[in-house]
Amino acid sequence: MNAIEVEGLVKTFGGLRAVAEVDLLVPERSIYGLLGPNGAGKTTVVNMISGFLSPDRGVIRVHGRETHGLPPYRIAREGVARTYQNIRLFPGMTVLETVATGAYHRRRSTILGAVLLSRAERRERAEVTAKALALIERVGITASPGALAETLSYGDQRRVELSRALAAEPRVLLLDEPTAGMNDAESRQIGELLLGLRAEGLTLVLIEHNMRLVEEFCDEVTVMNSGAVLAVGTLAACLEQPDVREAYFGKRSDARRIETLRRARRG
Ligand SMILES: Nc1ncnc2c1ncn2[C@@H]1O[C@H](COP(=O)(O)OP(=O)(O)OP(=O)(O)O)[C@@H](O)[C@H]1O
Repeated sequence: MNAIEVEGLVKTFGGLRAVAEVDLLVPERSIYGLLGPNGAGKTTVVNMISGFLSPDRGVIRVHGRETHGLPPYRIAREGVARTYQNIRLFPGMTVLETVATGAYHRRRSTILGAVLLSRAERRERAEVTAKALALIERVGITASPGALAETLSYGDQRRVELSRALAAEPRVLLLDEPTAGMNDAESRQIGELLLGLRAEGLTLVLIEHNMRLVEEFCDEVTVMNSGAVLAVGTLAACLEQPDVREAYFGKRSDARRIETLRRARRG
C-alpha cells in the first residue's frame, strides 16, 4: 500500500513549468527522500500534496483517497502534516503554545464549551498540554516550554515546527529541509527520531540536502531536476546515474561530498 501516489503532476508559474509530469509513489511506513538541486520543484510538489497550491493537472492520492485541489485543512484531516523550508512560527507565542496549536483540529470541545471553560474543555486543554510537553521532550527541544518560540536557536525553531506538525497526529509527515542549520550530531538525532516515527506507522517524506542523512535514513528517493523526475530508487542506485550526478551534483562542493560517500560505501 502506498501512502502517497502522484501521477502526471503539473504546475506552471507564468511561463515556468516548475513541476512537469511528475509521478511519485511513497510506500506506507517509509522514510522517503525528495532530492534535487535548488529550483528542481521539490517544494512545489510538497505544496501541492499538502494543498497549499492547486495542481494545474495531475492526480494526488493519500492512502488511496484523491486529494488534489482540496484546501489544506481538508488534506490535514486526511492525516497529512508538514513543516516549512522557511520556518513559520507565530510571533509572541511560547514553545508550548506553538506546539499545542498543532493539535487544534483534533479537538472535540465546542466553541460554547471553550467560552464557558467547561469541565470537558479544561480536561481537553490539559490533555493537549501534556501531549505538547511530551513532544517537546521527544523531539529534543532544549529551550524551556515557556520561552518565546521566535527567540530560540534556528535548530530549536525547526524542532518546534516538527513538534507542532506531530501534535496533529499525522499519518504522513512532509518535512521541508528538517535539518537545515543543524550540525551532524543534531541531524542524526532528527534521523533517529524519524526511525522511531516510522516504527510507529508514520510515513515520512523529506526534502533534504544533507546526503549523509539521506544515505543513512531514507529507504528510497526520487531525484528531480528542472521540474521533472530524473531517478527513483535507493540513493546509491540513483547516484550511479550520470545524469543525476551531473544535474544534482554539478556543483564542485556537492560532487566532492558524493565522491566521499561512494568511496566510503565501496570501502
Ligand atoms: N509562487 C511561485 N511563483 C513563481 N515561481 C515560483 C513559485 N514557487 C516556486 N517557483 C519557481 O518554481 C521553481 C521550483 O521551485 P521550488 O521551490 O519548488 O524548488 P525546490 O526544488 O524546492 O528548490 P529549493 O531546494 O531551492 O527549495 C523555481 O524556479 C522557483 O523559482
